[in-house]
This record gives sequence, C-alpha cells and structure tokens, in this order.
Amino acid sequence: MDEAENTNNDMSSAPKTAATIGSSLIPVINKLHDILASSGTELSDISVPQVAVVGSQSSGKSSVLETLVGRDFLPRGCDICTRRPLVLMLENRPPSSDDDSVEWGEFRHLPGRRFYDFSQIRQEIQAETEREAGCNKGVSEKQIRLKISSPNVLNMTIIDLPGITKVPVGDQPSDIEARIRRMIMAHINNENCIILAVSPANSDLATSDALQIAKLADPSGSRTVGVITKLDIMDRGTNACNFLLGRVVPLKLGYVGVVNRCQEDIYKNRSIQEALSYEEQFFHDHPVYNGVSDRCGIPQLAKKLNQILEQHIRKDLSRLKAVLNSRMQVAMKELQTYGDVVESKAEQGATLLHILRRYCDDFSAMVDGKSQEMSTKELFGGARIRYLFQSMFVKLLEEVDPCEKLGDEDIAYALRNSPGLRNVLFVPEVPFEVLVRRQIAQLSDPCHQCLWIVYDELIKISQTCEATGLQRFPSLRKHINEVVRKFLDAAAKPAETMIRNLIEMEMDYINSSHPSFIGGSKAVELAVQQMRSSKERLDIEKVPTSVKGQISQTVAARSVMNGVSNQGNHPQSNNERPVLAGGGSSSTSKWGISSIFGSKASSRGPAATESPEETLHQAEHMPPTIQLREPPSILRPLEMSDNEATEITVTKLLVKSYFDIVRKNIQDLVPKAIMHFLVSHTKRNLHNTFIQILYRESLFEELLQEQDGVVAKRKHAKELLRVLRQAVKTLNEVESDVEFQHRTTNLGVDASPGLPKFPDLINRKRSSSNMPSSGKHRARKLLYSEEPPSSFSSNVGLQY
Ligand SMILES: Nc1nc2c(ncn2[C@@H]2O[C@H](COP(=O)(O)OP(=O)(O)OP(=O)(O)O)[C@@H](O)[C@H]2O)c(=O)[nH]1
Repeated sequence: MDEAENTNNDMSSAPKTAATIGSSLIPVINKLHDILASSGTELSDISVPQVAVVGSQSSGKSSVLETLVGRDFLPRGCDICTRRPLVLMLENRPPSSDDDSVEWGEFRHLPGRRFYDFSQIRQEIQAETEREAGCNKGVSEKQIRLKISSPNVLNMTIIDLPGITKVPVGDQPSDIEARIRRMIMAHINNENCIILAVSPANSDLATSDALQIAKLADPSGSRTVGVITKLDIMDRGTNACNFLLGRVVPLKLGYVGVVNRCQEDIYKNRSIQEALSYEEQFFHDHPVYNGVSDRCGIPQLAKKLNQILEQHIRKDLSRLKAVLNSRMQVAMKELQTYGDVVESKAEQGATLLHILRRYCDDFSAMVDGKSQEMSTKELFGGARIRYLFQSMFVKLLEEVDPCEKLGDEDIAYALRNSPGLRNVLFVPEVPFEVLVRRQIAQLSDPCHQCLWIVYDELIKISQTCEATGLQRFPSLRKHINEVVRKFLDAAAKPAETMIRNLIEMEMDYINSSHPSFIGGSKAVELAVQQMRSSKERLDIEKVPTSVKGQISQTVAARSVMNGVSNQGNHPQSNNERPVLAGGGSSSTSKWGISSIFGSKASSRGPAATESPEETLHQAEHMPPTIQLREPPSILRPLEMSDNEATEITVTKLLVKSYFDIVRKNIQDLVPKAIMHFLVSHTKRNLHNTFIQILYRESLFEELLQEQDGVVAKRKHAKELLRVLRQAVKTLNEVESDVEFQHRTTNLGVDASPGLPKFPDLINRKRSSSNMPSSGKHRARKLLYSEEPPSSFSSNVGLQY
C-alpha cells in the first residue's frame, strides 16, 4: 500500500455521516461567506462558521496553511509576514475531464481574475498588504479574501491572522501587541469560530501565546484545536507527546503535531510534496510519535478540521437560516419604501395617482382613528380633535361666567340708562338684552380659536401622512403640503363665517320665549325671595345699621349669582364715597330709575353733584338770583336703593338663564360647523383637489423627481436582498442535501460523495475514481440544482 492509499484509508475511516454531510456543507458555508462578503460590511455581523489560525509571530501559521492547500502561495519568513487577516476559502472542485488538474486562486479585490501561478498569488498578497498596511511592518485589520479552487483541497474557510508580537519594529505603533491581540480577539470571540492555536514546539508550550489567547475566547476549550509545529527542531531528548495527548493543556478537540518546511527548505525551493513526504517519514521513524500517529501530520489535521467544521455547521444551520430570513424581511421592507423606478408617462401617472390616493386614505384613516401607524403613547389624529372639542372647548365654555365683567354697578348703570327719559314700570327688558348680547359676544373668541386649533391639527395630520413612496419625492411632498394648506385655508373661511353667523344669530334675536328661559316673573319672584332671606341673615348677625343696607344689597345680589359680581372692579365701597368725575359731589338721592318695585324711586331728578357741606356753603353765599347750575360732564349717582339691588339681581338671573341656553347652542353647533366645513370637507374633497391641481402630465417630471440618494439606496437594497435571497436559497439546498443524505443513509444506500482526496497532496496523483460517483452526482445535483460549480464566480454566483 503506498502512502497515498494509506492516507486515503485514514480518511475513509472517518464517520460516514459526518464525512458525507461535511463535504457538501462546507462548500455551502464557503459560498455563504462569499455571498455575505459581497454585501460589503452590511452583513458582516452575521456569523458564519469559520476557522481562524492564531499564534505568536513565526510560529508556523502560514506554513500550516500552505501545506493544507498544498501550494506555495503565502509570504513566509523569520520576520513578520502576515500583516492583514487573510480569509482563505478552500473549495474542493470535483475533477472533470477538461480541467481537473487546474488550480487557481481568485481575490475578492480583483474579481474575475484567476491566478494560476501561485507565486503571483503570493506577490499579490504582499502588494495588497502593503497597499493597506504600508511597506514597513505595519498591520491592518482589513481582510484580504482569497479563494483557492482545486480538486486537491478540503473544503473549508480559514483565516490567517497576524502573529502575536511583543516588541514594535519598523512602522509598528508602540501598542502593536495590544492591537494585534484586539484584532485576533475580534475574530475568535465569535462562537462560530473554530480556533486553530499554533504553538512552536521549540519554545515553552506551557506559556504558548496561542493557547493563552485561545483560552480567553474559548475558556472551556470546546472549539480550540491545538497545532504544534516545529516538532523536528525540538531539543534533543525532549518530545511533545504529553502535549499531543492533552496532558499539559487539555483541549476537548485535541492536538495535532506537524512538521513544516524550515527556512532553508524554502530557500532551496523544496516542494510541499517533498515536505509532506518528509513529515510522513519523520513521524514514521520517530519512536515516540509513531504511537500517536492519529495526532500527527498535516493530513490528520486537515481531516480533523474538516470534521469539526462540518459538525459545527450542522449545529448552526437553523440559527443561521432564521437570521438570514429575518434580515431578508427587513431588506424587503426597506426596498419597498424606495418604490419602483418610474420612467414612462403612464407609469408616472399611475404612481402619482396611487400616491395621492394613499395619501388621502391615510389622512382619513388618521382622522377616523383607523391608521396602522396609530400611536400607543399619546392621543393622535382624530382623537386629538375630539379631545379638543369635548375636553377643552366645551369645558372652557362651561367655565365662562355668564356675568363675566358684569359688576353690579355695570348693571345698575345699564338699568338707569335704559329708560332714557321715561320712567320704568316693569322689569327692564332692554338692559337685559344689551347685557346678554354683550356676554354672548364674548363667546366668539374661543369659538374661532377652536377652529384654528383644529386647522393646525389637520396640518399636523397631513404632515404625518407618509403614503408609500412619498418620502422619495420631495417635490411632490412640497406640492402636496402647499395644496393641503391652501385647501384648508379655503375650507376654514366658510367655517369661520358659520361661527360668526352663529354668534350673531344668537345676538340678533334674544328669544325670551325660549322654553328653558327663566322669564321675568319667575326671576323677580326668585330675586325677592333671595333678597329677603339675605336681609334676615344680616339682621340676625346684628350688623350695624349704617352699613347693613349697603351690605345687604350687595350680598343679596352676590348670593343670587354665587359671587359673580366683580366688586373688585368698582372702587365704591362703604368707605369710598361716590366718585365724582368732572368735579361733581355725591348725592343720596336716586336718579332716573323706577320699576314696579320702585314706587318710591326718587323723582327729584338728577342728583346734586355737590357735597352737603358744599351745598350749605353755597347756600350761605347764594347768588341773588335762582340759578340752575350745569350738571357735571360725568354723572354717577352712587347710592343703590333696595329696589335697584333687586333689579340687579333680577337682571343677573335673566342674563345667566339666557346665557346658559346660548352656551349650550354654541357648544353643540360650533364643533358641528368645524367638522362639516373643515374636517369632513377635507376628507371628502381633498383627493379631487389633488387631482385638479397636481395630476397634470406637464408636472409629472417635476413632481416625481426622486430625492438625492434614493436611486443609490434602492440599488443597494436590491443588491442586499439579492445576496440574502441567494444565501437563504443556499441554506435551503443544504437542508435538502442533509435530508437526502439522511434518507439514503437510513435506506443503506451509499450516497456519500466522500471526502476530497487530500492525501493526493503527497503525490499529486489525481484520479476521479476516488470520488464515489453516483452518490456524489446525486448529492451535487441537489446541492447545485442550477449549475455545477465550474468556476469561482459562477460557483458563488457573485457579481463582482
Ligand atoms: N524547522 C521548521 N521550521 C518551520 C516549521 N514551521 C515553520 N517553520 C519556519 O518558521 C518560520 C516562520 O514560519 P511562518 O509560517 O512564516 O510563520 P507565521 O506564524 O505564519 O509567521 P507570521 O505570519 O509572520 O506571524 C519560517 O521560516 C518557516 O520556514 C516547522 O515545522 N519546522
């Protein structure tokens, strides 16, 4: 049995299910890596199973990777070589008659260019490293992505990370160690990352940087594989057997010892094939390692890694699928907001009509409380208007004092002025009407304020309306806003007129026959009763007679109106005697008012305006002839008789009763007017107005001018969605494949495509017969239902 066959047997001894599944799963995960990477940083947070190689500088990481690939293509040396993370996607391409011997690499930053010469791949890695990290040993965390397609590699994705270093050299910053450690941790902290911890056997393994940093990210050691390099140059008399057996630093996934090419081999261009043969011989000849051959050599490492990775992927599949599906939903929603590209006039017209219709529907839905966007945190849309009507407007009117700004004195003068020259025999109607009109007029302001607040609310609602796609047409949004404002301005006018009319109607005709109106006789009866009872109360309290009259009048009037009179506005109090504007004096006589209660009302005529003292003094200096002096320019008789006080009370009762009727009418009719002329009118007619003003072919171009950046965002969202769809499809295919494998395994059919021929690395002997063809063909057919992976680009379906 030759070496190749020997190793082939090793491979086929791997558990069948794992090998079967892994060989189809890993390319899919590789494909997924590529798909997600093609979206830039957008999907970089979706973690996909991968392997990362960590270790101190020059520990042999790149050498291990190279041997796994079987080709020289990585910068290697005693100095720092790996200065940027290198994501290496190894893809086993099944050999075919025409190109089975061809292997190539392809960089993500050079899409479509295949590198058949692997020394050129090394040069490109060096050049690309220098482009980002400079020429003098600097490091950068920006990845280089390289795909190797070959019939001779195992499927897996491995990331080669810069080695841990202690002392800064060249252009390296002083905190180089911390930086590199951070970069490594960023990769290996991911639970989906298998850590390949590479430690050189010629230094103290117990203090290995690789094992130490791996332990930080994976304390249980459940996803760390230990690799011990340079077993060939250990101190004579020592060996790494205890490490390989996990007796020093235990790792659940175990260790593999390897022997790579030394620097001299590299200088002498010793091939990897030769190196693998040498390694094979080394372990075979070594008395200690011979007993642990399953833990020695690159082929064992490749097999181990492949199996671990595929098991890991299997466990992670459902989570990954769920993440991709939810991201796809988000991307679809985002794409929807950008809408479709509209170019022809017909499409533009249809889009415009659709947006205007949706806008009006949204507007109505917000007013009617049927909006999908309804807030659960605060009152919104129509509910705000209802709150305004019911809890603010109606309540405000309810609180209006019917005798607001209507003091006893105001009423008294109204009563005194209203008969003019005549004497009054009955309860004066004219002053009541004058006063009640004055009070009704005060309702006008809150009614108009209510209208304008509703107007503002409608503007707010209109601004909240974001019909699908509207946000990408700023010009249309602007025009819609203008039309809405003009529409509401126009609608507010008849509403305003209606409110004015309502108030004027109430003022123009005082319906004293209204069934709810208290009426004159009832008011008089009530007033007399109240006056009497308040007088009695004052007598009991033995209030000094001198003030009793005045107090009783005022108190009576006040008690009837529940304190409505505004005494504070009137300077006349017990201590303040009459104000004699124009230099007149006070008078105790009544002036000009009589009523059915007032039979004793003074008939003396206008009160003398001088004080008694002044009158006496003047009498002493009486002019020789009798002379009627001119009255002062302002006459204000001040004393209030009992009758007057009663009349004031009666008038207040009448005003209050009638004002209550008007208030109810206004509370009811003003919201109705606002609803009719403004709110409902908008709901009914805004759409027609939009059509009349905006739906014009000549305006299409301008209105549907897309916002800057929307075109780019749509393109980006489309690409993202395409990538996600592809990723989900890929995973669906995996599921079918796993199911297929499961079914065929249960039926006892060997559907295994088998593990790729890694051992072929040793003698580069390629034979497609090593791939169980029928099962492989079936599985592949399922996996690549559209097209076999004949090339890197078509395989991953990327559009570079
Ligand atoms: N003798 C011997 N030399 C080895 C072995 N593995 C690696 N080397 C040598 O060690 C040096 C460093 O190897 P690299 O593979 O470049 O190490 P690295 O860890 O990738 O280095 P950086 O990427 O710079 O951190 C090279 O000269 C290799 O030839 C081994 O198993 N035996």
